[in-house]
Amino acid sequence: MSSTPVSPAPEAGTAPEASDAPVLEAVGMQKHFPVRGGIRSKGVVHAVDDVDLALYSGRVVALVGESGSGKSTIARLLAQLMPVTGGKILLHGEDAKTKNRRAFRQYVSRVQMIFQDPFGSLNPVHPVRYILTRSLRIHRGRLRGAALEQALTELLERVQLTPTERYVDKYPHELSGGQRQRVAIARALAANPEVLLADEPISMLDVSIRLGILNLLKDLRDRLKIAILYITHDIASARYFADRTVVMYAGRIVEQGDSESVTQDPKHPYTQLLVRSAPDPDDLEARAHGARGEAPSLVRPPSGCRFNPRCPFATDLCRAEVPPLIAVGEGADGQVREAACWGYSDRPDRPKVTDVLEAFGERATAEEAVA
Ligand SMILES: Nc1ncnc2c1ncn2[C@@H]1O[C@H](COP(=O)(O)OP(=O)(O)OP(=O)(O)O)[C@@H](O)[C@H]1O
Repeated sequence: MSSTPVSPAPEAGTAPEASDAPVLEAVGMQKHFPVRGGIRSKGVVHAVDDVDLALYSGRVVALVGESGSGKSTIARLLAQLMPVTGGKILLHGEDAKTKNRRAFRQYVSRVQMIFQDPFGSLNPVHPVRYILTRSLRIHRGRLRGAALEQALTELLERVQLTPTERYVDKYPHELSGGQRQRVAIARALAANPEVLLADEPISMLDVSIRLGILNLLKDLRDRLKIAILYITHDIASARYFADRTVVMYAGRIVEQGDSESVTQDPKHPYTQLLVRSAPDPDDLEARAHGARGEAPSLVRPPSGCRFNPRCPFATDLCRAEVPPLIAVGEGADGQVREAACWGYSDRPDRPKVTDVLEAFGERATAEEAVA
């Protein structure tokens, strides 16, 4: 799928005031999917391991990483579309594990998801009016008559589908991709959510309208103080839109910090590869595969750091022990930045991490010389 950046403009997401406590939090979250072959289990896919993540009111966190790194699984776990294998999800500090149907409904109202494909996520046989009033009735049960009509108009205005009468009786196929995504966002807003989990909300849209959708989400962050998780392959859009950026590799967090620092001065060798290869993510794949084989199997992930088979700096330590998130200095927001790389530890046997592309370049030159 294409991940062309929405804009090369280096405008970082402005950080609005945020309350101190997270709205939604994952603590040590883990998801292992069983792999079945015939009757016997053939092990598990380690899709997500030891993930801690906090979403704050009026803040955007971007989750970036290549395909299969576990981003969508994290969103689906946070939406409670499936159970965690380990760890906890906390909503306002309380275990969100659903006790009954009513509690689950309340959770769903507060934590809404927006999907990649706005056409697939909207029922094609119903017009916009039906799609939105249905959501309003589900989440704000008592609305009827004029009040319902008013709420419908407000939703369309909120997502800038105006004049509203132009859109309200249209069917999804009569709308453009961007307009359909706006309807999908309006449907999520009908629940008055505190959290939006946006799983690649712009990647299927035409490049020319991506920025409009990100600006709409920014507006919701700022005006409604919604906490947003923004999942993307495209690190340039994370810089534009997100206050914080969390980088995933093979089911684990490898780096996190304010978006400006992570994207402009990446510390983890994988993030360096991701950033330096932007804006063409295919180039990343080509470099990474050309340099060092495939992304790892998540059924038998590499021991130690999961990036070690592709890392030009990997040592025995990297192959033996999982690196914890290590402080790598202060970010542009004054908060501590972290990278899960032994190169930043004070271990005497640590790898010497420098510039990843230079390292790959040196290897290529050496290989050419041998050939
Ligand atoms: N229901 C499932 N059963 C088995 N394995 C699964 C299931 N869902 C996801 N996986 C596996 O978990 C891993 C993480 O997948 P996930 O979709 O979360 O990655 P992603 O980073 O969102 O990728 P993409 O950007 O392509 O959507 C992958 O190896 C995937 O094949």
